[in-house]
Amino acid sequence: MSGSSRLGCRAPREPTRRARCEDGRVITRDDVRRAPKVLLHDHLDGGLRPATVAELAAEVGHELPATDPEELGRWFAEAADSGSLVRYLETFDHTVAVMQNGPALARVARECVEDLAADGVVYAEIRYAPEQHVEGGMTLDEVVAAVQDGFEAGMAAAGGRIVVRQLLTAMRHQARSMEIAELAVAWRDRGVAGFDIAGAEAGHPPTRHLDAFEYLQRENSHFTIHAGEAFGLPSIWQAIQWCGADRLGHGVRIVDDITVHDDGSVELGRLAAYVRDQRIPLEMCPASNVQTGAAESVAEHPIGLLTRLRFRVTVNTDNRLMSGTSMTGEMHALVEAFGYGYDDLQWFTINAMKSAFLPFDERLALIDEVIKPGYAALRRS
Ligand SMILES: O=c1[nH]cnc2c1ncn2[C@H]1C[C@H](O)[C@@H](CO)O1
Ligand SMILES: [Zn+2]
Repeated sequence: MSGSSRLGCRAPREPTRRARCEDGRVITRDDVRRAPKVLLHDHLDGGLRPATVAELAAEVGHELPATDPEELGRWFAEAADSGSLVRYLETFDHTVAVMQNGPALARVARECVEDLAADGVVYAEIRYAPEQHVEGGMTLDEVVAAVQDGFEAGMAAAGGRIVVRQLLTAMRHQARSMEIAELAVAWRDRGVAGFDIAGAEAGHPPTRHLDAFEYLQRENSHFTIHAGEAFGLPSIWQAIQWCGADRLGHGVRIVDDITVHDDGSVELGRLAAYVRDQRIPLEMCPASNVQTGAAESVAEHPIGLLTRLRFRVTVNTDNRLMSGTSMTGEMHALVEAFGYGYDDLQWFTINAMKSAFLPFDERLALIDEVIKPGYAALRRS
């Protein structure tokens, strides 16, 4: 099409504004840390503290590429920075290897909550694949129970400053999705808020797991699907129109269905229009996308365009260890790249809270009693 560009996975650079709050003060990283934040897409096995990986590895005799925590943290970030999702995923061999017994899982889960609370996260849904944690002899039920124990200990220690729920993931190249979906339903009133599929996307379409998604729909249950990260529109289309996903994990490649004309006007294809019209939440993870090659840089990440077009954009970490990131880091990077202010950060946060797999009244209470007053206090400070 002459005079216009179909976007592919790179969106045109959005005009940059200076990162200032409404009164003209520059928003600092510490301001972002103090802002209430909501996290919908974060992997338990992608967020361990490097020191914990080293200690747990020593306990079970697992060999690591480095034992010094700082060096190990650098190793994860560098190894994950490969430009390929498949190679990015190889780094999880080391974290999954040290999460094969109840105390280790509970410790990792508790530390996850502590780290998120310290970062100003007020609500989080944390996902992991129970089927990857049974090599030490635990049952799937015992795995979920150990993680729940850790989450509850972390929430108690944080004195009510954070609410955390589990999402149970099935690996898309394996064949246990129905079992994991049943596990999610069995635990729905005990800390599990929903279901997901993850793993290498190309060659593993979500429709392989249709029976699990149809079961969850019959059970009035919630699920998200990793789609539109390493593979494009067909994956997103299947996730929504065949599988009935409530949200899209990443969904960044929806820009393949958006055309920006030279005069600045924008045209949405039918799928992109559907996603926006239906307010389907996009769990965007900029740092992770830059590492796996789904975006060139944060400044060129399609989140800028999708935000301007008012898709239901949410900001997430994906894997804090592999990406050396945090919710504060992600949001501050967006502030710097796009000049976002408190209004934008609050918008991302309320988008995420509206999209959470938590009952409506609990979502509303967090928006009205925590998020809005938290941003109001920051604006006054
Ligand atoms: O961004 C991702 N895309 C697909 N799969 C992922 C991503 N991040 C982590 N995973 C995989 C590796 C983990 O072992 C698994 C469960 O958390 O999910
Ligand atoms: Zn993910």
